[in-house]
Amino acid sequence: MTVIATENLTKRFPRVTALDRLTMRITPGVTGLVGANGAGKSTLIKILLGLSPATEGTASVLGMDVATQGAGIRERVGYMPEHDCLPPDVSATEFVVHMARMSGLPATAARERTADTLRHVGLYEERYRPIGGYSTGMKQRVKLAQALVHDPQLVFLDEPTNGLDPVGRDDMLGLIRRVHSDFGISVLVTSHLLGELERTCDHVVVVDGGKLLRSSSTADFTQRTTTLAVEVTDTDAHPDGTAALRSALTGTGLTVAGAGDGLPGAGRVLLVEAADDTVYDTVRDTVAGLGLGLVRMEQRRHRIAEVFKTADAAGPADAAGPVGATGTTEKGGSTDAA
Ligand SMILES: Nc1ncnc2c1ncn2[C@@H]1O[C@H](COP(=O)(O)OP(=O)(O)OP(=O)(O)O)[C@@H](O)[C@H]1O
Repeated sequence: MTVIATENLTKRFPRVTALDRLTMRITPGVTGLVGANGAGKSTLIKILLGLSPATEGTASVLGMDVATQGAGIRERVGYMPEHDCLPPDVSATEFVVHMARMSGLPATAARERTADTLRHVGLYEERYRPIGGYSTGMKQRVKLAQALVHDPQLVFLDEPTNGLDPVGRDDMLGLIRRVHSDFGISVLVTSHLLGELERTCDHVVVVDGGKLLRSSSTADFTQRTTTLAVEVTDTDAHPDGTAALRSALTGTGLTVAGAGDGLPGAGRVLLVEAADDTVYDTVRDTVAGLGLGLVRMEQRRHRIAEVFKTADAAGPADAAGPVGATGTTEKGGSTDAA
């Protein structure tokens, strides 16, 4: 069964192509849509909701055409927008009841569903207080609740972990999983953090500059993407230990790249593709053979920009080629080592 399908979906704004011939198919479950800021995630969601017309191409959601059946789609799909859009002066209960009524629920059902949904997302007594006094985590929960209150078949969650601290983020990711496991609702969740989507999603779709880089099951994604970050010392015999190791490892047939992420010392880090466990031994033996000191050897989480670079090098957007990443980056932030 297909939940979302797009075919050559394109959206051009006067100065930028936000989506560029995107073709993909999403099945039931929790699907992550990952891409750097500006990759086209929010634009895609707006088209899928029938709120913004595509320039070219077609898309369907739950079998309905986005161009002609937008209202039908919005009846059966919940949407949690990225930005803070909550009225500060009303309580979570008042707001979510209002949203439930807007979705067509009768007054009593709207109140009952609101109570159940707010409890499900972890808001209890505070649901009677004005939203303006809520923490970011509580506001995100209200936004999630209003997306779920009309019992949709599918929800679009746009950057639901934005602004949350690590604990809040984990809680939100747990909630998202339960939306599917407890209620059978399919989820399309966007993030610029590949790592968190890997943990939460059955399937991950990667977009960059409006193009599809990769669409595959999470297991498949992570299996192919283990990379070792290796750093060594220099010696008298090898004044540039990094270069010596790189050439020796390449000589053994391994794929090696420089980290090149602009961080201090990053030029000394080599990224070695680790297709299987023997690569650890090869690296260790090669370092020892050259007489270099091993500063570190660790599974590496990449900046998402590196994912895109590797994927670009691998070929066409829908190629099943390697996307060299296991990890995550903060918004505009630094490399996150595993
Ligand atoms: N209404 C618009 N008019 C002109 N350009 C737009 C419009 N909406 C989006 N864009 C541009 O389209 C591109 C994709 O934006 P989009 O918001 O879809 O990205 P995103 O992946 O959701 O990123 P973010 O997480 O930062 O919102 C960006 O270059 C953005 O500036």
